[in-house]
Amino acid sequence: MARIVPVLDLSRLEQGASEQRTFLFDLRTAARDVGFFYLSGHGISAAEIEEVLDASRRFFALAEADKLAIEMVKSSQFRGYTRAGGELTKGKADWREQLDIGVERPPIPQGPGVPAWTRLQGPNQWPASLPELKPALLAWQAKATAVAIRLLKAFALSLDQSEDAFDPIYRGEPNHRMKIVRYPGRHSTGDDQGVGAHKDGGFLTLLLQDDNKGLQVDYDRSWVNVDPLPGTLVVNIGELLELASNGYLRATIHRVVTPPAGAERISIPFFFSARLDATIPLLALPEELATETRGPASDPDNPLFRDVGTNVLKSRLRSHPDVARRHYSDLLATGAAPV
Ligand SMILES: O=C(O)CCC(=O)C(=O)O
Ligand SMILES: [Fe+2]
Repeated sequence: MARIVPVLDLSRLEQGASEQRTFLFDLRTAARDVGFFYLSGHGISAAEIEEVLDASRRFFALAEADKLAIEMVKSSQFRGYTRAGGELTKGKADWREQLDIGVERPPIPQGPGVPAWTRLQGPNQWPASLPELKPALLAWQAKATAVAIRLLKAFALSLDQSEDAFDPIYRGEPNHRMKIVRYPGRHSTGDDQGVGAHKDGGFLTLLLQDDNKGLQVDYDRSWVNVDPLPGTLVVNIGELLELASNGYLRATIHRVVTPPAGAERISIPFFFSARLDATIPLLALPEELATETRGPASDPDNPLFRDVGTNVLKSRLRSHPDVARRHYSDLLATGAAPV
């Protein structure tokens, strides 16, 4: 039986016109059918992969006090450490500890008429006792950004758009976010929800997983395992790309099941998104694709906005109520928060 989640080799893009054409077809098919695929041929070496996984393991091995010194609740930009059980998906605790890192930029001065999402821009929090973590994660950000941009150009071509159709939404100030995540084994959690069922909010997610299982995607209403394949990244479509393609491409629901007792799992999701000041365009698809669009799957509990900053702020406030209470109580009190 063919794999449900296929493996695509990005280097086929550079192997001549005919290979490129079949690659784009395979890419579009995978992103439309299951919304998840493994990516090989991305140019990131096994040594670079090991290096960022190692740095992440060293972070989680730090004393709890060192990690709590950079707790996310101290950051109005939702950056920093969250202990296991501290993040919610659909109101229920996720059993994973994680460090959230965004783009390193200065905060935007606040004042009347400045939109609330501008508060999301600002610095990261880095652990004082592990100085090598910052260069390791910033290097990973740069590599993942380059792969994500190559993929986005390929997606544009595969939808019969010009290769730079998506440039305006990331050019100059690409916006992305990453996490390093550790899922503890079952004996130390209260539940088997590593992370609850959800869709990703950005354009594309590039996920690096270590060699422990746990990731599952919803395919035809059953859970399909996306077990680790060494050397690959797992790519999935986010809600913004689903929105731009009017539902032609699928932002698939996925979750992580807690590893068995005694095991732990490390993963590094990289969420490539759009500039916070961007508005998501609706692509004009050629007739044969347009007739196959499904419209973005709308969740009445979670309306999607074409304004990127508003979308991002909404999902951050939902996921991290402690940060919302500490730093955004003015918005929550006036009902101005888009939650
Ligand atoms: O850890 C993983 O494998 C996936 C994590 C995930 O889906 C997320 O953080 O959005
Ligand atoms: Fe996800």
